[in-house]
Amino acid sequence: MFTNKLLTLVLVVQPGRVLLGMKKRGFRAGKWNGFGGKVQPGETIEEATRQELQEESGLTVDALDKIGNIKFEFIRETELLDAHVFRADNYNGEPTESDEMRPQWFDSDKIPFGQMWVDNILWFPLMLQKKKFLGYFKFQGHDLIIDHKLEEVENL
Ligand SMILES: CSc1nc2ncnc(N)c2[nH]1
Repeated sequence: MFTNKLLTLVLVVQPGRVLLGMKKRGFRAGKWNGFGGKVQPGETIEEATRQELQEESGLTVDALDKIGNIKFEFIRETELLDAHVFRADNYNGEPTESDEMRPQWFDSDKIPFGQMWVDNILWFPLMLQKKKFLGYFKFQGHDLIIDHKLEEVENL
């Protein structure tokens, strides 16, 4: 029996570069990732996405493009992570370090995949090409994908 944990994830993209954050503490610290977190009861996924982005990076965005949904399963764990992935091509404010995250711009051809969750290298190219996708990744531990599906879709 799985429980489903709704997560948000947003990648702020500018021509030739992507804003990532180094998670400094707490849930899944020590990796570069997009900005995001849990969806609280009574919050829409989009509200939670905006809230987490602002808290973690200091940025607000006008348009959020929904580009993906990825489900993560970890063997011997009963919690499925259900990540709703967004892309933002415009933002307001300046990236600001928070207690949670240290933001940094990376050239799109120099994404630090070695310090990210190993699934990112598989779906980042779709995100960078603005392609919509559905993903499923089954992990053994935190570094080994033992099964996965990734498909481009027309609509989410
Ligand atoms: C937002 S927290 C998070 N956990 C993850 N596990 C596996 N792959 C990811 N991309 C993950 N992100």
